[in-house]
Formats: sequence, C-alpha cells, structure tokens
Amino acid sequence: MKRYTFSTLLLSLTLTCFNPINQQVFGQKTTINTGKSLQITENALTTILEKNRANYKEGKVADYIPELGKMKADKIAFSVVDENGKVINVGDVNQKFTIQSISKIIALMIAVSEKGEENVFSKMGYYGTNMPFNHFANLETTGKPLNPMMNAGAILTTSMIDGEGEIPFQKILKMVRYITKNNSIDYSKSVYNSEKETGHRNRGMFYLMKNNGLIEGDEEKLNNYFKQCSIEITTEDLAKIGYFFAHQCTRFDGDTTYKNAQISQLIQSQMLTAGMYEFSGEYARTVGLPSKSGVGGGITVSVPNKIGIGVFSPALDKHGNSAAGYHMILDLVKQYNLSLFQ
Ligand SMILES: NC(=O)CC[C@H](N)C(=O)O
Repeated sequence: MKRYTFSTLLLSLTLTCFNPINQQVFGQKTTINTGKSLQITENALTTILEKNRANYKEGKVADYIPELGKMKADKIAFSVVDENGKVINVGDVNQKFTIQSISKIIALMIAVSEKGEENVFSKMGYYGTNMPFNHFANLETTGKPLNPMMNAGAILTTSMIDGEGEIPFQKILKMVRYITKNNSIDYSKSVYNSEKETGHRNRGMFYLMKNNGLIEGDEEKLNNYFKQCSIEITTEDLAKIGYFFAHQCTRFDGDTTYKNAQISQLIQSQMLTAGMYEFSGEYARTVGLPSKSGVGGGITVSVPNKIGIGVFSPALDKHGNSAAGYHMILDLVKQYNLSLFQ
C-alpha cells in the first residue's frame, strides 16, 4: 500500500485544477469528458497500427469460403471519421475486402424501415449469444433465430426486404453507397460464387427457416444474402458506416436524408449485444462500444455521437473477429477513453 502525505494530496489537487483533462489522483488515471473534440490524429493512428502490425500472426485468414483465403494475411488498415466528419486513413487504405457480416446492420436497417421493428422481431430474438456466427442455435427449439447478427437471423432479415429477385440486394448496395458516398462500391462476383458454392450450412438454415414458416420464396432470397456479404469496401467506408449509426443515421458530410434515432438505437444495441458474436460480452467489457465484425477481416465501430472507426486485418481469432483489428480498436479506445461505460 502506498502512503500519501498531506503535501502529495495537495499537489494532486493542484494538478487536478490545472489539468482537468487527464487527472492523476492517487495513481488512478481518469479522463474527464470535457465535451471538447477528441483530436484524433494521423500520427496517433499510425502509432497504434504499427504497434499491432504483427498481431495478424495470432490469427488465421478465413478459408471456409475459399476465395477469402487468397487475401494476404499481413494487409492492415485503420480509419477514423472524426466528430467533424473528417476522414483519417492509415495503412493499406486502398485495400478492398469484402464486407461480410457487417452488411447485416445495413440489411436490418432496411428491413426495419420497410416492415417495422415489431414485425421483424416477431420472427427472431434480441438475444446475445454464446454460439458462433454460423450456429443453428434456436432453429430447432423455438424455431426462431437468436438475433439478426448471426447468419440465420441475417438470412431471414434480408428475406424480409421487399422486392423480387435481386432487388433486396440492390437496396443494400445502394444504401452502402449512400452512407459512404462512394458509388464505385460493388460486389465481388468471385467471392459471391465462392460463397454460393460452399455455403451449405447457410443453405441448411435457409431451408430450416422455410420449414418453420419464417421464409417464403426460393434460393434467390439466400443469394441476396451471399451477394450482400460479397460487397467490397475499404476501412474508410467502414469508418463512415460506424459514424452513420453513431449519429442517428446522419451521413459523415451532414446529409440527413435517413436520419432516424429509433433505427440507430436499434442497430447499435444489436451491435453491442451480438455484433462480435460469442465474444460480444467480453468485448463490451474491454472495448465497450457498438461494433460489427465480418469474416473478411473488417470491423466497424460506432462511438455514439462522436466518431466512426474502421479497421481491417484479415487474420481472424477463434471467434471469427479480426485479431489485429480488435487490438487496434482496443488501443484507440484506451488512449481516448472512448468506452460507453465510464
Ligand atoms: N461472420 C461473417 O462475416 C459470416 C458471413 C459469411 N458470408 C457467412 O455467411 O458465413
């Protein structure tokens, strides 16, 4: 146990008065939110990226979708959209990768805006999970998916978007292009074909939900899910998606066409509860922010009313989340005291 004399106490109090942002009282460093801008710099992001560059060695690039296995494991990128909508990019910023499960939050937004939250969640739960993303979970018991973040619930969510054939997918693509203001975004035909050819587990879920009366229609509906997962983006796009949901569906440039606090609350709550699958509880403890990962190696993070973060490193940990990506987020969160839980 350290002992504190009256003079150290006085010194601490004096320092506190002159340094209201970083308090060092009794060895406990706490940061007070002064409402001032976070001042995230390119240098700070570069330092964090370099510190974590080798962390990809802890993980493995997904190859259960064979086409994903072609990605070079040491690619890494880190982006932030700051409070003023300014983009900061470091690392392999032009590296495209597939959005994968991060597309699930866009699909949920569209399904809920068309069908209403009550209707969508009459067919699935708001549950967290201790199961991996491709688990059948409750499909054999209650008959309903646990949540819209795992594959079963996401396949069901996309099947609820209005429109024949490819239209639901086109709506998702259009929304990704809108949020990122990037019309060059498209999907990778080779990843799509690879997923379609090997996605037997997802096909199994699709038919089980059809059997349970949750899905009508044929495999075109499942193909829309495969296509949405194959949309190619960069970390800058991911940071813009994070920013969008952090700001009540307002775009990084201030455009309010889709502004909707109900939807952003719903999406962020699902990201917090299940966005990192069975790691979500531990992640809430360590990072404490709504986040969504994809097996392509991307993670998007929303810091409510503040910033959006996008990371990419394709080697995944045992939960299917980017190993280096997680550590970059963790370091940024610690440095700027970003956790929701203060
Ligand atoms: N976690 C993920 O990103 C999974 C998405 C992937 N397309 C799949 O269905 O298996």
